[in-house]
Amino acid sequence: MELLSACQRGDEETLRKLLQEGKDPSEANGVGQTGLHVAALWGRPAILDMLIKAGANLNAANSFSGATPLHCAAQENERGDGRGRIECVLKLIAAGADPSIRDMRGRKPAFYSRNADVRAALGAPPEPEEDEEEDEEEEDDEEFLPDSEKTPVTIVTGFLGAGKTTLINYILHERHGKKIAVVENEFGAVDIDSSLVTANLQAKEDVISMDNGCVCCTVRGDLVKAFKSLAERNEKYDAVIIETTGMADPAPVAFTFNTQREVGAKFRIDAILCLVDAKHIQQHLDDVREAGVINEAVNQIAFADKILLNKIDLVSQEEKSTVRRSIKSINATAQIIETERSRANLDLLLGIGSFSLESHDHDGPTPKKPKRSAHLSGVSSVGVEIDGELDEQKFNIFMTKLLQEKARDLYRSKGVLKFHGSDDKFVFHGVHEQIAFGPVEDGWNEGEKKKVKVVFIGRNLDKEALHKGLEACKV
Ligand SMILES: Nc1nc2c(ncn2[C@@H]2O[C@H](COP(=O)(O)OP(=O)(O)OP(=O)(O)O)[C@@H](O)[C@H]2O)c(=O)[nH]1
Repeated sequence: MELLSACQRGDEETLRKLLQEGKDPSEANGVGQTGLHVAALWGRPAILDMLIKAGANLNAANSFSGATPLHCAAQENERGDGRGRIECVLKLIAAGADPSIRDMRGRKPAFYSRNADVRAALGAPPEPEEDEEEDEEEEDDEEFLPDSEKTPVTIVTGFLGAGKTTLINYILHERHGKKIAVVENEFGAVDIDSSLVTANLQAKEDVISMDNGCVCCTVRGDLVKAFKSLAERNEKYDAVIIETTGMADPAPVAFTFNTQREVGAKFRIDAILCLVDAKHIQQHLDDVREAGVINEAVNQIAFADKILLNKIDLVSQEEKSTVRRSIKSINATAQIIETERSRANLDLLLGIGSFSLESHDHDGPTPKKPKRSAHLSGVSSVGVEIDGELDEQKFNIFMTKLLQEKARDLYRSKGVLKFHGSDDKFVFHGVHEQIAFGPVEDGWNEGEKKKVKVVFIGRNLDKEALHKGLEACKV
């Protein structure tokens, strides 16, 4: 995405060269973000001019939030050049961009601005009308259930033969008093590099996302259909399970919950569960692949929130310990539950809220020091604990840069944050480049030490750089 990067940097020379070479000025990345979106977000009017002249699509909506370049330009935030953004609004309007287009939340560009000049250019009154915001929010509230009322969705992954079908059968046939729907799917053909999601973005939450997005996010049309039909039924499910055979990266599935209004309004990703065959997993983990070829077994463990260490009847105590160590060296934070024939207390597996800011597992284990022994595949966990407070602005810049450089390799990230000037307890959790981030309602527990704890799980992570980078975010 050379064009998008040039737009973000404000690099006119490179952009000119790319356009002369015949690059499409409307070129979009995997989440539909175009050069105009990026130039508008970063307040780069000169870049915007060049793209407009080259005939870029003025009203392109991204697939992440439905935002057009005008939505991006109208946004008020700390990033880039604020004056430049205002100029971009004026230029877009002069060029014919449509200010009446609504994003996925039903909001027009003017909703995002309190600047009278910007609002005038967008054809809105200088002050937001009393009901402008309320209307929008009511509309939202109507469609988007609160997090706690959404049906939790568990993504079940696991290598061939690990016991996924056995788990599903157990869940469907056992009398556990829960009403559970299962969505079975063959995801073998999913692009393993596709990227991610977060479940529920309420007003108080924020998303840190690369401005030029991820190059390969994919919405699963088949999944959208399945969830629409579930939503249309007059049944209230306690949980939905998606079985994802052969898939190394659950990101495209999770992505669907974030970008598809019909799905995300009523359902939320609860957790990623990985079935592991205790007898055979080690050989799969140690299976050396050519450079660039993904080891699915390693990836599945890296993405998981919980691991069902199954077929425990087939291994000795010693073998079990070896496997547990291997799993921990890849993913230090996922809880391991030992099972036989995939039988486990469902309360431990479903509705655990690993992706929810409301019920985040705040005190999950955080590896205190960077682990020295990364797995052969280069996939490992890095935990960072910091005494002290972070500067929110510095942290945002650090994360934005990290995600721009490492989104593909950063599978999961989770953390508890303490910012200077706020007594709130912030949590974040993410898959690849998209991160849900916000304060938790119940705040810090009594007696809990208010410190920063962050875990990154991914490939070839630079532990020292992560430590230093986060340390540098301290006030
Ligand atoms: N000994 C033993 N066998 C098990 C256990 N759990 C599952 N199995 C057997 O392992 C085999 C594979 O289990 P499945 O549930 O079909 O595995 P799967 O993950 O759905 O396999 P795919 O659909 O091929 O990916 C079956 O023959 C199961 O009966 C267990 O805990 N112990």
